[in-house]
Amino acid sequence: MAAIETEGLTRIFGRRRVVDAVSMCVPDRAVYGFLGRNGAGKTTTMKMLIGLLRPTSGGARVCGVDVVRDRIGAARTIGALLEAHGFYVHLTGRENLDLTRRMLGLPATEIDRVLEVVDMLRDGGRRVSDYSLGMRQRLGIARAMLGAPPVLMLDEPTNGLDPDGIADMRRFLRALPERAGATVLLSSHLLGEIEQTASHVGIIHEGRLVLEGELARLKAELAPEIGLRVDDADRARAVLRGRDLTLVEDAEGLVARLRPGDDHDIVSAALNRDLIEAGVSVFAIAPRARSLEGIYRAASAIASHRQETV
Ligand SMILES: Nc1ncnc2c1ncn2[C@@H]1O[C@H](COP(=O)(O)OP(=O)(O)OP(=O)(O)O)[C@@H](O)[C@H]1O
Repeated sequence: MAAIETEGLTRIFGRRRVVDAVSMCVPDRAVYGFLGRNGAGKTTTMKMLIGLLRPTSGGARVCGVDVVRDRIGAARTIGALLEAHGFYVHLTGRENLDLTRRMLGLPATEIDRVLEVVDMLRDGGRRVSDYSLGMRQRLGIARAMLGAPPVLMLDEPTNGLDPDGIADMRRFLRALPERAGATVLLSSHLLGEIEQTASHVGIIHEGRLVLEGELARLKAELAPEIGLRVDDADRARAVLRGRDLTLVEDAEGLVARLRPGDDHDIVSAALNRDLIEAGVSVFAIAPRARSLEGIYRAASAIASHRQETV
């Protein structure tokens, strides 16, 4: 069973479809990167999943529980870290966790358990006002884990962290499904972030889910690219016109986009030969790493095009 499944999930504010017929599937024990620009509809989707907002239409199940029919039951399966922490900074981390623990009626042993998962057993006795932002984030995740909910929902968990804090958080998040025995839904507007942490990705663009799948598979399906640095880009373009590829130019030089399934070694050798025979000097020619950036650009471009033509 999928940890989260939505079907045609829609939320309209005024006349705007902020979340528009989203059908997503988050597999059990995945780190699912929910990716989209600011305002794309991530938070609104997550609020519907935890029962803070009612869908206008469509529905969702979290661990098999219907969020419309059983809002409280569904919310119980999710531990959430939303943007505002709401910690009492004059209290210790442990005391803050204890407030929530009592509210949920959980045994005292829960505190040590969650502090251990976030590697903060030693810091639990310090006041939250002395914590770094990264520690506060981890304390927030610890709080979300109280009662061991099978799904953790984290809204932009690296927001505001410094580069070291971000690297730590990424390592921590990658290991989280195993450490906490949970599925992790992680929202972000940063591609690099998702690329380095998630096993699965869903891209939301203007309220619509434009792409979803296992990250490794999506990358493998992406058309291979070859980067080229030459002395005369115009001439190189002329030489390579007529070949079955798309040529674009970016800050690093020319990029030849091949068809999915093309072997870039074979194509690189052929391009190199053609260019040299035509008198173009080739300074560098090499396959480019396939990145989520490429998937994201392609998916957003297709979605925008679709909207324009509707
Ligand atoms: N209660 C509301 N009433 C009207 N509009 C809303 C409401 N909540 C959100 N919106 C609008 O819906 C759009 C999507 O917001 P949402 O917070 O879901 O986006 P997001 O992808 O999470 O972006 P961010 O990363 O900025 O939080 C925004 O344009 C926002 O202004």
